[in-house]
Amino acid sequence: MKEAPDQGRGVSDTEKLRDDAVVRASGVEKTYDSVLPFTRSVEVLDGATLRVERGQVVGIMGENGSGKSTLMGILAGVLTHDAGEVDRAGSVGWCPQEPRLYDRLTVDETFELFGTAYGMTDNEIAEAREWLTDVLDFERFRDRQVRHLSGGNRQKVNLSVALMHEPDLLLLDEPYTGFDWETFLAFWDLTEELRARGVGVAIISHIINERDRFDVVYELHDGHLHRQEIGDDKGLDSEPTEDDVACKRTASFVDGAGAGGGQRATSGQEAGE
Ligand SMILES: Nc1ncnc2c1ncn2[C@@H]1O[C@H](COP(=O)(O)OP(=O)(O)OP(=O)(O)O)[C@@H](O)[C@H]1O
Repeated sequence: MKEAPDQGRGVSDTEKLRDDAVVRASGVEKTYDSVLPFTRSVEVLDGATLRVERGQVVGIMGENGSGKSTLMGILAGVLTHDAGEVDRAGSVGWCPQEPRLYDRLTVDETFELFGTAYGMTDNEIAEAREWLTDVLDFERFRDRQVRHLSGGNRQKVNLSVALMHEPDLLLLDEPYTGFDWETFLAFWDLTEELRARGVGVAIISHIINERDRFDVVYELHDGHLHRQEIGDDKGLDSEPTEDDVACKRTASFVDGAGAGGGQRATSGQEAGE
């Protein structure tokens, strides 16, 4: 596996928050207002509080429709919120649930487009492309248009463009949907590499078996986030604190929610694969 290129993206003093947090959200509220008469507005977040630190891998779990993608959009800065505060330190990478790519560009052209937008040099773009196509194993599709890739390979490109600039904070919305088993394992190796480099990573996941891979899991329920330190048995029962609300519920519903998804999923095979 190739090493991540060092782009000399040290953290300047001005980028540092008072502590090691790369994102901190406090009391975030979000309601989707109804645009049609006689339809209800949807209250999604009702005082959500969370923090992600450098070198920390944080899981965000919750039932379908509980508001995980909404929360992540707010953390990424692509969605507005109604109340509360969100502070970020440094650069952000966001991998949305649905790939937002240009269908007619090739994989190489996609790296060029996003790399240029991030302000990377040609060399930095080439290094990032070599690193990620090697680690996620899609080098042979570099000259293929995105629209001709399988869902799993499109997701590899989606993930790659979110992190090719080695952001300080990486936000991943169900990043391994459609990955085959080898790629799923490669994804976690990559995450460990990013953790070692001090990137703060937040991942929306439905896979209960992956819980132990996280440092902290936030469970979203009724608009609130419930925090659990992994490996800390007291986490489930402890009293709410100012900074976080401990998880009062058991993880049982997560057991059923989408369990197995991505565990051994197979991606669509393409001619030439
Ligand atoms: N643009 C929108 N306008 C109105 N309602 C929305 C909008 N986006 C999401 N919602 C609603 O907000 C709620 C939370 O949606 P969201 O996609 O954040 O949940 P989620 O936890 O990510 O779901 P899933 O696990 O299914 O991906 C849902 O009831 C959804 O229908």
